[in-house]
Formats: sequence, C-alpha cells, structure tokens
Amino acid sequence: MNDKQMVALQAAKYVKSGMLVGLGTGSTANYFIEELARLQREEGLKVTTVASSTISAITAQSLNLPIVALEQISSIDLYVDGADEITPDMTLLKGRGSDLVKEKLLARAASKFIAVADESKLVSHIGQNFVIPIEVIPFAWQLTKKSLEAAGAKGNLRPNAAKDGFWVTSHGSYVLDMTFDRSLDAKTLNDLISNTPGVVEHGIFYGLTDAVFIAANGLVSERWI
Ligand SMILES: O=C(CO)[C@H](O)[C@H](O)COP(=O)(O)O
Repeated sequence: MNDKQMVALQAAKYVKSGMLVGLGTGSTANYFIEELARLQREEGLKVTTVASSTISAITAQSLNLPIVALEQISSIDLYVDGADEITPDMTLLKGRGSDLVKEKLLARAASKFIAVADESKLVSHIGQNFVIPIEVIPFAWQLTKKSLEAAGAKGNLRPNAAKDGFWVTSHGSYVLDMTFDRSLDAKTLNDLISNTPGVVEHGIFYGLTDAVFIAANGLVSERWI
C-alpha cells in the first residue's frame, strides 16, 4: 500500500453510517472514494456522497455509492480531499486540476474537513512549489490580472493542453496561474485575491481545515486544530 492510499484509509475511519460525505478530487481522494465503496460493499456502511468534481462523481457512481448534487445540500458531515501544498498553519493550496470552486464550497460546508496527503505536500509557505490558481470570469481576465499585478503578482492565463488556446474550467472560467512575493503570508494572500474583482475563486484554502493527515514511509500522523 502506498502513502496516499494509507492516509486515505485513515480518513475513512472517521466515516460513520448516516453521514453525508464530500468527495474530493485527485489521486489521494480517489483512494478515499474506493475505500468508502469497499466499506459499503463489505461492511454495510450506509452513506450519501456529494462530489467536488465531475470526475469524482463518475468514480463514485461507477462504484455504486449513493450521490446527490451540490444543489441539494446545505451542509455536510465530513469532507476529505487532497492538496498540492500544506503549510504549518494548515493552510492548503489546491486546484491544480482546476476543480477548486466546488472543493472550497464543500470544505466550508463540512462540519469536519480532513486534508489528506503524503509528506511531499508539506511546504513552509503557500506558493513554494506551485503557482496559485485563480479562477476568473472570462470577460474580466485582463482587468483582474492587472489588479493582481498591481499587488506584485506575476503570471498569465493557463494554456490548454494543446497550448493553442486557454484552459476553461468546468464552470466556464479562465485560470490565472500567478506567483506572489513570498513575504506575503497566507491570510494576506487569501484576502488580497478574494477581494479582487473578477475573481470567481482561488486555490488558497485558509482557515478551512479541521485536520491534516500526513503519510510518510508507511506511517500516518494526524494533526487536528
Ligand atoms: O486540489 C486538488 C484538485 O483540485 C487535489 O486534491 C490536489 O491536486 C492533490 O492531488 P493528488 O491527491 O492527486 O496528489
């Protein structure tokens, strides 16, 4: 069993029958989804799920997990998702795959949000290894980019896979992949980007995690706030 699978299985121990569970997106979240399906099949677990992305919804459906649409929920019991970066204060950077809008809604709606990752995701500051993805409403991208540049940011529109156009998210937004001065702390960055007109959502998850589970060399450590 690899570290991503191990940490996902640890998070699944917090799932109880009757819960409405949010499903994250990515390879670590996939192990969690697979484990829920196994618990349902082999141990009679009864949960309802809500997915943070089309791909996770398809995975859950293919494994026969009961699934409801985001429009049908106003709160959930538990959300489990991976991250691209995790800082010592449990701020996350997410959204490399650009599914961050639903991910952040579920993280906020959850009574408990557990972030799961292997130790490669631990960083000292947000933006250490990845650019910060910022979803923008398409007609505003240039004005929004200019506002962010005035605050010292650098970057550009994310290209599409063929590099002959621009990436469009499942909600029809463009993505600005930006870097900021590393002296800016997570809260400052979060507030700055959130308050920029034209921004739909961004990948900094500040003050949203209840716990971070990290797997390293076959061992899982849990850190709760
Ligand atoms: O934020 C995410 C998707 O938007 C993922 O959770 C993040 O990219 C981690 O992915 P993985 O578990 O495959 O390493």
